[in-house]
Amino acid sequence: MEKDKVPHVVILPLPLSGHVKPMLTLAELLCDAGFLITFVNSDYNHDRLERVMDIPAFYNRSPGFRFVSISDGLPLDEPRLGPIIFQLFFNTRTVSKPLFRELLISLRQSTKRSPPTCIIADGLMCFAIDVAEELGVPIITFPTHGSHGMWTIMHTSNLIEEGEVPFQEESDMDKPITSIPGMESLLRRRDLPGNCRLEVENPLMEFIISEASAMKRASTLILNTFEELEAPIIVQLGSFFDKVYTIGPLHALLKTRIKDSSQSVSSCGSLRKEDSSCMEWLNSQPLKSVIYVSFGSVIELSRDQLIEFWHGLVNSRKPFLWVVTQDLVEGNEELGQISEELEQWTKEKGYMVSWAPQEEVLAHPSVGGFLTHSGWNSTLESIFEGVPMICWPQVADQQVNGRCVSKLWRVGFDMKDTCDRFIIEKMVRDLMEDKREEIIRSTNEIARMARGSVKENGSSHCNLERLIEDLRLMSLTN
Ligand SMILES: O=c1ccn([C@@H]2O[C@H](COP(=O)(O)OP(=O)(O)O[C@H]3O[C@H](CO)[C@@H](O)[C@H](O)[C@H]3O)[C@@H](O)[C@H]2O)c(=O)[nH]1
Ligand SMILES: C[C@H]1CC[C@@H]2C(C(=O)O)=CO[C@@H](O)[C@@H]21
Repeated sequence: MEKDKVPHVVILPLPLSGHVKPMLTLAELLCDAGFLITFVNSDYNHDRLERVMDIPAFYNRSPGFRFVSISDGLPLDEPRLGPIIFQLFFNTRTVSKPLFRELLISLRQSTKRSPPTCIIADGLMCFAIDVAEELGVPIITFPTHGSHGMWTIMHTSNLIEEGEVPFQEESDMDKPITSIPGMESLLRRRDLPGNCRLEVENPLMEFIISEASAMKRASTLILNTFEELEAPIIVQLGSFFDKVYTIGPLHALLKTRIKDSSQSVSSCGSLRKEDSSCMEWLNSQPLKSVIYVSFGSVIELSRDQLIEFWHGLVNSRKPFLWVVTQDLVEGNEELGQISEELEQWTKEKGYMVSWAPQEEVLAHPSVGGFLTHSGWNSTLESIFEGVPMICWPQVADQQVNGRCVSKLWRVGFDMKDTCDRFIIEKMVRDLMEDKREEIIRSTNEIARMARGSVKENGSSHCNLERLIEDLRLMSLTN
């Protein structure tokens, strides 16, 4: 293809690792198809990426790929955790938007690489649609949530109009939610996205509502899911977009294309250094005996919550592998005195790491269950590996994901809104043995469908081929 007709895709994630990782995976898939890629990180995340990967070596392997970074408006030395994340959301519009516009203009004027032929922007970075419309560059929106989570978030204003939101948290949290088309018999109040528990006037509520509305101005939608898992809601989403590409689980689709995942940049997509020593510990554990515990990259626990989880895990008498990030306890509160029982059992039957190679952990035969916060990437990864889950959702789409896992797909149990050592112990025992029978059949069946979707002629495999072809055609006409 002539040099000036090589597709050049600019990819813009919300600057949080749970969004960066799937978008980095898509970037690698498109680069593997011969496209030029400009991946737009925040300065903060680019700094973290440089600490965990050899970018020049990656450029040698993938000469069409370039990282650029722009400010997210926050000091570089402040961890993106807790309330500061909300400020980051608002900064994307005031600080990042003009910088992104300047970047696009400079990319168009560059003599080194052909001009951008398409933008793929996070569903929560819709300012990019304004820039794309102004500069006349086609744009695709890619919300990194699942379809049920996205569809619910897109109905936040409808929930308010219908009087289903707001509600008092001490109200009847099991009251059914009936105003979301296609999900009328699925959700209760407690299953709505965490943002629905905020007062309507909360700036984050306004942000989510306006982003969800702006997304519809993009003509094309990409989703990190597979048709067999969410077909009815994918059809509902399709009513707002000319084209929908379901190409997930992206992490698995990449592995079918780039055999040596250690060479892939998305293996560094969570922007933290992994401690792989846990893999050797897993090798010493019996088949399906270990409960893996991780709460993703943005959730913080209070000290009391961490202690409750710790007692519940120890009292379950199941071996556990627990990701205890250095910033897991809110405010970095000291744990103080830990009981002898917790210490002893953890020494004998537990293993803690600051960050795990999660995709490998979930694929390990000794892992029998996953206690998760129900972030979408973790949910997809667990579904793909056929590992049943205990869901402890906290914010955003996590509540919806936990409800789908337990009620719709029956691949786990939902523990939302509780944090009690006795309930934790019971749910771990239920998942690992007492009630395993009732969920393992559906877990295995959905895992089979997930694997089928990324294989040759699978739905996600074919949709990616279609996306690549459409992007090539787009580059010829722009
Ligand atoms: O020790 C660990 C823990 C996690 N991970 C990886 O980190 C990612 C975490 O992503 P996710 O499970 O989606 O959690 P968050 O980082 O919290 O994700 C944010 O972004 C997601 C996608 O938009 C949303 O669904 C979540 O609600 C939001 O919190 C996954 O790919 C994991 O494989 C590791 O590699 N090692
Ligand atoms: C607390 C915020 C961290 C990220 C979450 C999010 C997402 O999609 O990742 C959206 O809304 C926020 O409430 C969450």
